[in-house]
Amino acid sequence: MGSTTRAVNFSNFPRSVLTLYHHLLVRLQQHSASPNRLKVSKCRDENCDDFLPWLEKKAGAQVSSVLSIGKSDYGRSLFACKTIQAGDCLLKVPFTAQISPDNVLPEIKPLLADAVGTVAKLAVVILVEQKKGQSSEWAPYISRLPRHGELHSTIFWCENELEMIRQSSLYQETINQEAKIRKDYLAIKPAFDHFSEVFKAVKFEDFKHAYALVASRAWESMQGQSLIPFADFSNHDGLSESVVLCDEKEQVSEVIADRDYVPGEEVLIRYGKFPNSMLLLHFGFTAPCNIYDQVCVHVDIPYNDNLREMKLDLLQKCCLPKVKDANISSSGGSFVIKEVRSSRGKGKGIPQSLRAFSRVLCCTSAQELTDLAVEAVQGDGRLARRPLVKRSLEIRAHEILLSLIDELIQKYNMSISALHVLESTNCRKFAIRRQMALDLLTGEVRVLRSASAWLKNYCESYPEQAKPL
Ligand SMILES: C[S@@+](CC[C@H](N)C(=O)[O-])C[C@H]1O[C@@H](n2cnc3c(N)ncnc32)[C@H](O)[C@@H]1O
Repeated sequence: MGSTTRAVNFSNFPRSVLTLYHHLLVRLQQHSASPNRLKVSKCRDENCDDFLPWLEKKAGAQVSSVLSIGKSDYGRSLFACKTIQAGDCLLKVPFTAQISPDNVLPEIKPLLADAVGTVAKLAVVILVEQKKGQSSEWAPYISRLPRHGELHSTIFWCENELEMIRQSSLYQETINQEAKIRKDYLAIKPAFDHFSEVFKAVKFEDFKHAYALVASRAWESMQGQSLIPFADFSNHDGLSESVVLCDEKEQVSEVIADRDYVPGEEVLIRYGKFPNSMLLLHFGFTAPCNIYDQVCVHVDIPYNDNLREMKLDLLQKCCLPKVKDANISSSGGSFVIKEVRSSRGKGKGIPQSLRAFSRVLCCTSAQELTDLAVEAVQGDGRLARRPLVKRSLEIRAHEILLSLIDELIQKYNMSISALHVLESTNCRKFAIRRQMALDLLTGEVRVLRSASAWLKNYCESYPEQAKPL
């Protein structure tokens, strides 16, 4: 999760504006939320009554005077136990009461290869503390973490479940993530074997679970990533302006309220501006109507194109340094499309690099490609950023994109229909995952439809005589 160094000061915001803004967003969200998403909450979890006193003792400081731990349909959650106003500090956890990669046992540290990342190191800490059981100094925290079978990240989905999201790039990302975790496990295994008395039979599945716990509840910190007890009981709302802030000077992580709360209300924060694919992979949930949804599309240059090598060569040379939202490979390019808010606007959401790619793709002669290369050199070095001089070619370039996207929409629609008719079983886990797959695919197809509408409008309304640039 992203953590921001302290920059936002909500106490400077006029409260009425923040509150009004939030109420409007909440209304919009509630309007679009399905009835089965309505929250069932219990704002005090008796099993956690000892948690905050324990943490405050460990921290040697007050962590929160306005929040309590309770249960919502998102699992454990934080609730207002007093009236809170926008700008108030919700919680403050000193770095000393957080778990960072520095907490890896000194005898294990030298055995961890340099390539082992911070998430994997934190997973090792969790495994060690779990093995210690009640004698762990972190026992009250470790014992409250979700158990095996309670996480829904797609890395835990079986083949049949993964099949539901085959249409999305998340399918491949899940396979890649699983491979990454396995690589980390193999890199750490010598340490597990060396300390076999501590890590009695840590299997890959145990490591994967610990890894997923960290991925779903660690924030970026000075030491790479840290687990922040108590703060990590807060659930996500993509529209919230409250984020975990990192105050280096005071050596604390803190969260400031972005709006007013009455006692009993669930307090939600924003983990980041994440699309459902990322929420599902790293956190194991989806947000219906997620405004950050995006789709990764891959465009190939056909093998039977005589100019294929020249086009790829040109794209690779002129797209460097790497542009955000695009990746040119030896077979074509991958691009991230976001929702295009207006079909008549500037097309924000469709990366310029994708439009440039399709302009190169539709060139029909070596001369046209050379002209584009010369234009790039004379400009800022980037290729095909301006409309092609030949109107028919410019429209063709966008029609190619339009047909690619329309084809994708059809495939998404088929996958969504298949999900709707999937036999409902009594298995709760499967029902949850099917709903997540639906949220993912419907969000991605919404993005594609918005791009399609924009491209259609662009092609239809492209002027006969393009204005000279
Ligand atoms: C940082 S933890 C938050 C505390 C967590 N609910 C618990 O029981 O410990 C993140 C996890 O909470 C759940 N969660 C957070 N926000 C959610 C949301 N908006 N919808 C559904 N689940 C959510 C997911 O299981 C996620 O992996």
